[in-house]
Amino acid sequence: MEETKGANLSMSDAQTISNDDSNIKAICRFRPLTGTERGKGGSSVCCELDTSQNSVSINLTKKNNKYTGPTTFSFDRVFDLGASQRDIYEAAAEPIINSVLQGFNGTILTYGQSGSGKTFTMHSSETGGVQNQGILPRIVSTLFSRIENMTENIEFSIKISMLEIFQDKICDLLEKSKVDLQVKQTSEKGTVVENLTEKYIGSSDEIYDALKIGDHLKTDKSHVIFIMNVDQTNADTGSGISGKLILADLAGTEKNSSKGSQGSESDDMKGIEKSLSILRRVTNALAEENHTDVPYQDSKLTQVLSESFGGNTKTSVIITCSPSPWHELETMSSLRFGSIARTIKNTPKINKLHSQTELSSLLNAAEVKISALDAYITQNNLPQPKIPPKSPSAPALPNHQPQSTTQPGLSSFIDQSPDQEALKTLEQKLAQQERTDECLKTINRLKEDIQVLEGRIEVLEEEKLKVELEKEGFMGKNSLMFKLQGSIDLAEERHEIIKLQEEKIKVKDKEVEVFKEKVMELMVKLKKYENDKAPGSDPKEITNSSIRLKKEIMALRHIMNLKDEILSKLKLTEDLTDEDRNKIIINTRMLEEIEKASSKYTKIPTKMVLVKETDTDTLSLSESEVEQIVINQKMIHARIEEELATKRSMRKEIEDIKYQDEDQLTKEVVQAKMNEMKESFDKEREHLLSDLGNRTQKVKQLEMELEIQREEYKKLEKSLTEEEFSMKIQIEQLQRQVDQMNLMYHHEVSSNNVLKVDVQLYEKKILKRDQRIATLEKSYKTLSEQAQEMKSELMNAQKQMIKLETLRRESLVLSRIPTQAKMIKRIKTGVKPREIQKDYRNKIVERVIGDPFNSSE
Ligand SMILES: Nc1ncnc2c1ncn2[C@@H]1O[C@H](COP(=O)(O)OP(=O)(O)OP(=O)(O)O)[C@@H](O)[C@H]1O
Repeated sequence: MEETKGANLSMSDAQTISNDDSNIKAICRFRPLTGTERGKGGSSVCCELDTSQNSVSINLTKKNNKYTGPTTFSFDRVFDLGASQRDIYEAAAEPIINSVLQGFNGTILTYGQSGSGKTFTMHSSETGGVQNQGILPRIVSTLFSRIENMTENIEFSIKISMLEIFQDKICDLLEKSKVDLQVKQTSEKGTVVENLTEKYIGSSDEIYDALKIGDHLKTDKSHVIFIMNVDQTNADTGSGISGKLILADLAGTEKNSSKGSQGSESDDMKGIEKSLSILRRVTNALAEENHTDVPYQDSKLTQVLSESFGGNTKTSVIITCSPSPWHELETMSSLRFGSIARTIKNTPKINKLHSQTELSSLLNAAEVKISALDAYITQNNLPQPKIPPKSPSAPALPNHQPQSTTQPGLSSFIDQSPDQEALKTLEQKLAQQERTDECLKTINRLKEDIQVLEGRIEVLEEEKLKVELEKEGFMGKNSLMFKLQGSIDLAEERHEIIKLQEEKIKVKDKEVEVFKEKVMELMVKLKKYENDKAPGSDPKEITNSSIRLKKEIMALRHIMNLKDEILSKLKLTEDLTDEDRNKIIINTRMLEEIEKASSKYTKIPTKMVLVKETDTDTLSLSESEVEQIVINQKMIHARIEEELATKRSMRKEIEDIKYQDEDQLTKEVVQAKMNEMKESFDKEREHLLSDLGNRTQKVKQLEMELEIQREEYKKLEKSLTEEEFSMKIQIEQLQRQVDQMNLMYHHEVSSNNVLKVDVQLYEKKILKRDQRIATLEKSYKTLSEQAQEMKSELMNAQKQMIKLETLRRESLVLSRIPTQAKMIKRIKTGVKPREIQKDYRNKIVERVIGDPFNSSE
């Protein structure tokens, strides 16, 4: 019966209802037939969809022939089996998320039997590809793309919650330990689920992570509700808007009996059916024109959705249906629910968030009102009434006008008329005074609240200042760090230059080593020459050798000077290694020894043995030097010959002296002397001759070797073609380039290392900065939460002020009511009006002056 009535109602009303913007929108969606449904009934369907007229006609089968003829339901949009997820989103969800971003509350709800596609429509995630995404993921991506395109001065704060209603108990899906939560109505936030977890989110991924949508998808035994609060604040003005979005995926609507369930399952189904039936009752009640009692409180589902049906929300209801004739009854029921829901008018309004300046101006206005109210109360503080004894000749209640222009006192009423009407007026006045007292109390309380709030605002301002100061300090530290980094870079550059110069020193060291070896050889030679010194040496040769040695010493000294110069330039002495220092000391000593030796050498007597170069030296001597050696050798030869001739002439002279001066010198002494001299000369001559023979041989050998070397070199040069020759030059050039490249490479490697260190340093800096930002963001979040709380408290205060103002106005109106004004009668069932009046009058008088009527009666 009920269903027939409902069906008729929607059929007739559907054509006439003008569905304006505040009405709930109802969208109907049919899914394709499933395999099982095809198996049961082929491709036959129970409905006729008219997508152009947005209506659905359902023709029940004969089995249920109490429903005669087709029944037609109208919707805001009807989607056939081929409708895409995008179509549904654009029709049902996009206008809602747009409204939420404009500061309205919005609700999207899916309603239908199990398996009709509620979850598919609402939650379906990316698993089936982007085109299969349901409403929730599409809303999330729309929201974040809108946020991206917003102007920079708009700040968003997004909070989400998710709950499940199972067997009329609310469970928190973000914190599963929270079960059986209660719903509360608040003046500032509307319907609120107490203690429900709210999670702040900053990206779409965070939403998916928080909800783990795949895990929390509902079963067909529970209702799942997703709540998202989107707050927007204009950073320039501080004012903003706040929108709440509710996505409700309800449990399947099939009746207990149709499932054939048992035991606890049956209880679950009963729970679901009960909550859905209360939802239907709520919609039915709201659909009536002058509805009074809406049973929101009868279930948790309707409590949570109380604002979505008939409240401050823009709501879209999506009716999901199966086209199969096997589900025609459930489909019919769902269609009916949708068509009734769309007749409900909601009262959506933008939820404004006031800025601090707005709030303080509101506070100022409130304070002005409070002081005006104070003044009014002081001005109208009525004197305690004194009721005189009842006079029997008291006149009937006149059309009394107060004498004074001020508010009439109670005594004047009582004096003039002790009858019922006067008593009622008295009662009125007393009530007014009570209200005034209460007003005063509330005002005081509000004043205290305002003071507390002002204190908190000050604390917040201080904290804000602290954060600003910290930020400035942080910026200062940053610039200091950049300066330090600059000096570190400079130091590193210097270090690099020092390294390069050290390398140069090492190269020079090697050169010194080579020279040192040469010097050692020369010293050996010098010592040998000293030992071999003998008459007949060639002074010219000695001078030549000395000059050569001096040249080498000069070169060595020059190198040493260079090295000293570099060292002094770099002031690196303290940075040198011990090895380097030892080398320098050894080289200096060597130089000194060479100098000593050279000075000695220059002092060698002119008659010294001929200098011949050693074979190793010869190999490294130039051609001119070799020729010089040969000439020298010849000269030495000639000198030796000269020496021998001198000796012969000396012998001749001695023999002459022997014959001429026999008397002066004894023959024996002369003979001895002669023999002695002869022996020594002979020995010396033999020694010189053998040495000369050796040296001549060596020179010859060396000459031969030199000749061989020369020939080989010439051969080699001759064997080179022009190309090879140019290649040789090129190779030499390339070798030089490679050396340069090597140097550059080393330079690059070292600068790369410096860069790596830089990168690490900057990474550390970024990490520290990120941490700092996170801390600042955290404190900003806390501050904004506190600000939000304060705002809501201020809103509350404001509302209370408005209430007070209303009360004040009421009291003002009441105080001006003339004595003959008609009073509204309250009728108590089971008590006569007269008795009530008497009884009530007694009570009032008792409260004012004791019980004066008792004595008179
Ligand atoms: N419009 C559609 N197009 C294609 N497949 C669909 C459509 N609607 C639903 N389905 C498929 O039908 C099956 C049941 O859908 P779904 O689970 O969404 O139903 P439900 O109404 O949410 O059921 P429950 O009462 O269990 O919550 C799923 O496999 C889903 O993919």
